[in-house]
Amino acid sequence: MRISVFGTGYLGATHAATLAHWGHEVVGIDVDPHRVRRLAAARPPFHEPGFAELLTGGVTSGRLTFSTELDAVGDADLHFLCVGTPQLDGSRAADLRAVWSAVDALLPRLGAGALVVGRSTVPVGTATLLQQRLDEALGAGRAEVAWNPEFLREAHAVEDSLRPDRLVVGAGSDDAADRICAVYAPLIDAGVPVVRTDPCTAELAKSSANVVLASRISVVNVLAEVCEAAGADIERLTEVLGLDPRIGPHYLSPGLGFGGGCLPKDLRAFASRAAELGVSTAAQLLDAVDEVNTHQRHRTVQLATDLLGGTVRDRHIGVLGAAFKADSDDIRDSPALAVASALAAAGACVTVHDPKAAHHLAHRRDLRVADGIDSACAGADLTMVLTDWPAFAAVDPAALSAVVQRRVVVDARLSLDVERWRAAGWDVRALGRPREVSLGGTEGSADDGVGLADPRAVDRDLRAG
Ligand SMILES: NC(=O)C1=CN([C@@H]2O[C@H](COP(=O)(O)OP(=O)(O)OC[C@H]3O[C@@H](n4cnc5c(N)ncnc54)[C@H](O)[C@@H]3O)[C@@H](O)[C@H]2O)C=CC1
Ligand SMILES: O=C(O)[C@H]1O[C@H](OP(=O)(O)OP(=O)(O)OC[C@H]2O[C@@H](n3ccc(=O)[nH]c3=O)[C@H](O)[C@@H]2O)[C@H](O)[C@@H](O)[C@@H]1O
Repeated sequence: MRISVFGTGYLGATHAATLAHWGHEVVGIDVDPHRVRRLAAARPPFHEPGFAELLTGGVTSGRLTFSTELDAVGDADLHFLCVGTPQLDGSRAADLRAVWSAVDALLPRLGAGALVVGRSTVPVGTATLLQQRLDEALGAGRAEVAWNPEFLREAHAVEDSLRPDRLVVGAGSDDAADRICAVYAPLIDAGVPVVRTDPCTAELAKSSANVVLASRISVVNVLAEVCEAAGADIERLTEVLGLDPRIGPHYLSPGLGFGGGCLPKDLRAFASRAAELGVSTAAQLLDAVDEVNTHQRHRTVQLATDLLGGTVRDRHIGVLGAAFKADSDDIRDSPALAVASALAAAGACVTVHDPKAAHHLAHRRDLRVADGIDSACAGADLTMVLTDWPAFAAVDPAALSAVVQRRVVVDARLSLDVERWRAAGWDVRALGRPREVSLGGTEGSADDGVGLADPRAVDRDLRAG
C-alpha cells in the first residue's frame, strides 16, 4: 500500500517506520526540514530504543522516504495525520492548527476515494469538522476522514507499535474500516484485538485513556502523601493494591508525578472540550488531578529547601535527570526539569545530568550541565534523583560519597535501594516515605515561595534556544 504520514515526531516517525517494516511504501511529510534531513539519512532525531534499527531498515529498503515537499505524497490514497496537538497558549484547549494546516495541504492532492486517517490525539468532534471541510472542498463522498488513535508510550514506542495491546478503528464506513485494517494486517493476523467503532468514539477513547492514566497517578500520589504523614509504607501499599485484579500492578508508581508531551495537555484538553459540551464535572475532577500533580513538584522543591536549612540560595544541588521519564530524551513538561528550574530560580547552583536529554539544556544559563553522575554531584550539598533512569538506581552510594559535600539524597522517583544508601551513610528522603508523625498536629505548608515556571513557557524557552 502507498501511504503518507503527516508529522514525523515521536508518533509519526515511529508509525511511518513501522508501516515500512510491514512492507508498505511510506512517505513521511514534515514542515521541519532539519528533522526531515535527519530521518532521510536514517539518523533518529530523538532517542527511542529500537528506533534507529527500524528507521535504517525502512530507509535502506527504499520503502521509507521523508520530505518537506507535498508533491512527495504522489499517488498515495491513504494519509495518516500524526502532527502535534499541543496545549493552546493561554487556554487549556488543544491547539489544532497543525491538523488543519496538514489537511489543507492535502486537500488539492486528494483523489476520489482518498482516506485521511487521524492518529494525533484530538478533542472529540474534530473528525466531524475535518469531514465537513473535505466535503465542502471536494464534494460530499469524495474523501473520507477516519480516526485510528495511537496508544504508544515513549521509551517503548517501537515495541508498542510492533506489538500494541489494541487497535481502535473509528470509521464511518465499512470500506474505510476495512482499508485501515488492511494496513495493520500483520497485527490482526497475530491476534491483536481490534475495536471497530465510529470516529467520535475513537477520538474520545484515546483522550479517555490518558485521563484515566493521569488520574491514577494522582490518586497514587495522594495515597503516598497520606502514607508519608501517617508513617505507612507506600511501596507495600501499592503492592497490596496491585494484587487486586480489578486494580492491577501497573502504573502505580508514586513520586514526582506525570509530565511529558501528552498526559498533562490531554487532561486539560479533555476538560476543556467536556466543558464546551456542557459537562462541567470533567473539569471538577481533572483540575484536581492536575493540581495534585503540580503539588508533587512543589513538595519536592519544598523538601529540598527544608533539607538545605530553609533556603537553597548558593547551595550546590546535583540533579540526576532532566527527561520526563527514563529512556527518553523528551523534556516536554518534564517534572524533573520543572523542579531543577525552580531551585535554580530560587538561587541554588544546580548541575544537571541526564543520559540522553542533556543536549536540550545546552543553551540554559540557569542550569549547569554535567556529562556524568559524579560531575553533576561534585561538591553537592544535596543530590536529587528526579528521573527514573536505571543508571541512577545503580549508582554506588559509597563511591558517590567521595564526591559530594553532604550525603543527602532526595529520591523523587522512589527508585533507590534505601537500605544500601543508608548503609553508606546517606540520609535518603522521598515523597511518600514516612516523616515524623504528629497525631492531630498541623502540617507544614508546601509553599515556600519558590515558584514553578509554567512548563509551556519553559518548553518554549528551551526550543527557542
Ligand atoms: N509522543 C507520543 O508518545 C504520542 C503522541 N500522540 C499524539 O500524537 C501527536 C503527535 O505527537 P508527537 O509525535 O509527540 O509530537 P511531536 O511534536 O514530536 O511531532 C509533531 C510533528 O509534526 C510536525 N508538523 C507540524 N505541523 C505540520 C504540518 N502542517 N505538516 C506536517 N508536519 C507538521 C512537526 O514539525 C513535528 O515534527 C499528538 O497529538 C500527540 O498527542 C499519541 C500517542 C503517543
Ligand atoms: O498519548 C500519549 O502520548 C501517551 O501518553 C502516555 O505515555 P507517555 O507519556 O509516553 O509515558 P508514560 O509511561 O505514560 O508516563 C507519563 C508520565 O507519568 C509518570 N508516571 C508513570 C507511571 C507511574 O506509575 N507513575 C508516574 O509518575 C512518568 O514518569 C511520566 O512522567 C500513555 O501511557 C500512552 O498510552 C499514550 O499513548
